[in-house]
Amino acid sequence: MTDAACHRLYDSGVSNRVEREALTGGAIPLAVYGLGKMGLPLAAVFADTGVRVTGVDVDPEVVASVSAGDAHVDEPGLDPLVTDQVDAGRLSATTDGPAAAANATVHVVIVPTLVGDDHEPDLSTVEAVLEDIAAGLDPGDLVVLESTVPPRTARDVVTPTLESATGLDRGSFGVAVCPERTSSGTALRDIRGQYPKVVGGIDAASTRAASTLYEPVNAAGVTTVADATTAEAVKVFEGIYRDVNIALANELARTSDDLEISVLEAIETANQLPVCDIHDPGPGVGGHCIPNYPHFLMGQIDVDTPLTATARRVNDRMPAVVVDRLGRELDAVGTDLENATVAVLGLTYRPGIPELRHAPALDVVDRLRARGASVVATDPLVDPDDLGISPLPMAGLPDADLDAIVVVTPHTAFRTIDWEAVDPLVVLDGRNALDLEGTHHHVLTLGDGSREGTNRHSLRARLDAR
Ligand SMILES: NC(=O)C1=CN([C@@H]2O[C@H](COP(=O)(O)OP(=O)(O)OC[C@H]3O[C@@H](n4cnc5c(N)ncnc54)[C@H](O)[C@@H]3O)[C@@H](O)[C@H]2O)C=CC1
Ligand SMILES: CC(=O)N[C@@H]1[C@@H](OP(=O)(O)OP(=O)(O)OC[C@H]2O[C@@H](n3ccc(=O)[nH]c3=O)[C@H](O)[C@@H]2O)O[C@H](C(=O)O)[C@@H](O)[C@@H]1O
Repeated sequence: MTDAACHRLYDSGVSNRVEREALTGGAIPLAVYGLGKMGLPLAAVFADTGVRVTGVDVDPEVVASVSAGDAHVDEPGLDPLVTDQVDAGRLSATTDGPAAAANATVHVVIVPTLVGDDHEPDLSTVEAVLEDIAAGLDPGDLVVLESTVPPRTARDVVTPTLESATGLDRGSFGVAVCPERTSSGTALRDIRGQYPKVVGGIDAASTRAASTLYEPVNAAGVTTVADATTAEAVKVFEGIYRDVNIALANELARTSDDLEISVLEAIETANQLPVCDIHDPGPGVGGHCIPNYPHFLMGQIDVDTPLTATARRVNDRMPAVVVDRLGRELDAVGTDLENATVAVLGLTYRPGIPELRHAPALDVVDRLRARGASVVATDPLVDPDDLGISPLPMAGLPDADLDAIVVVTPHTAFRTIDWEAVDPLVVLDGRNALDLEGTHHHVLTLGDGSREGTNRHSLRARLDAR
């Protein structure tokens, strides 16, 4: 192949420099399957480096909005980037996966990978995309998996599926795993190089091709690992580390009453050592990532994983821990949870992100109701009414007839609440996020060492003052 004819990355036969120039000059067409929270930022960033990108999504509204130059995902900096790239003709969108596959020589898969009710990984969206890709896969094409998947998916699912659907042999096309290491709210920054891009292929040529693909995108560089399974494991391990670490923090927080110390203070002080990085206790672990990723390992291999499994159970128990604690504290001030009206502050799984998947607040609401409490809720990003929960606007807090408030997700908007204007209440600040020092409320947080019936104040101010 001559340099001028470089239209692919896998086994192109030309130098890395020529491949890169062809890629960023728009000569190597790329399809991104899945234009969601991570897929759209990724597609836009690729286009911004000069790559010609077709985004594929099954949702016609998503495709219509991207085609009009609008970002349907609320991510800092994304909307103008999408507008610019669509205007420049580098980014387009379609619902026609097979047609996009036929035109592309690099295929990037970034659709959701979920876990079913039986805790089994559900790869059906990835498999649906593979069907589209197979319809247009040619020798020399490269398939990149950005979706988080159980280790061995590229080797044992993606490659054989493409082989049998196309009749092509392994080695005539490339498959690499390049996991998305980004976070909602900082997606563009993360994709462009907050951390190195991890790349592992099913063969050396796939690893090389995927490295070339990401070098122009990621300023922090590319970390190549031994193979695709290692790359898959890196991402799953990162998630398990977080889940296990949070479970440790939650377990330690539950010891606080018995030890009669503030575990939060102890954790913060222990973390002064560089070898110690205990995470924050809280009312539970939500989102579609961290609660799911452990299941990508547990039960998927012939080795038992008791620590990972226990961490999942510890974290899943936290909404019950919160409701039990609230029940005891209300008891101590002479109120039955059964007859109480409780306001839940923050429903989304983390602050600033309008996502409810596995949100611990929903479990807290269910458990409060199961104990007979009336529940109202406030969230600046979602309407509680849509979830069958009575809404309480933040401005209505002072006039509401409440017995308790549980802060599950500390949106920044809650910092503006005038707590002195709210009648004295039991406030369970599940994230130790509010500074209620000196207010007339009966304030407690997980891990604060409160004894039942005593009035403890948030440690936040003291810890922040350090
Ligand atoms: N959201 C996050 O914070 C992070 C997500 N990830 C991983 O990135 C992957 C994608 O996640 P998100 O972007 O958050 O998902 P998302 O749910 O925001 O978006 C997925 C998009 O894929 C589309 N889609 C579904 N089936 C399709 C198909 N067959 N063909 C084409 N499009 C299809 C949906 O319509 C949707 O627009 C997942 O594997 C996730 O684990 C990784 C790091 C962070
Ligand atoms: C540190 C970080 O930002 N991890 C990311 C994680 O994103 P995610 O949006 O799920 O947020 P997260 O901060 O891990 O929080 C998950 C859940 O855990 C809870 N949580 C988090 C940290 C902590 O110390 N204690 C705690 O209880 C949060 O409240 C939330 O309910 O999962 C993403 C993913 O893997 O998909 C990953 O790319 C991101 O890097």
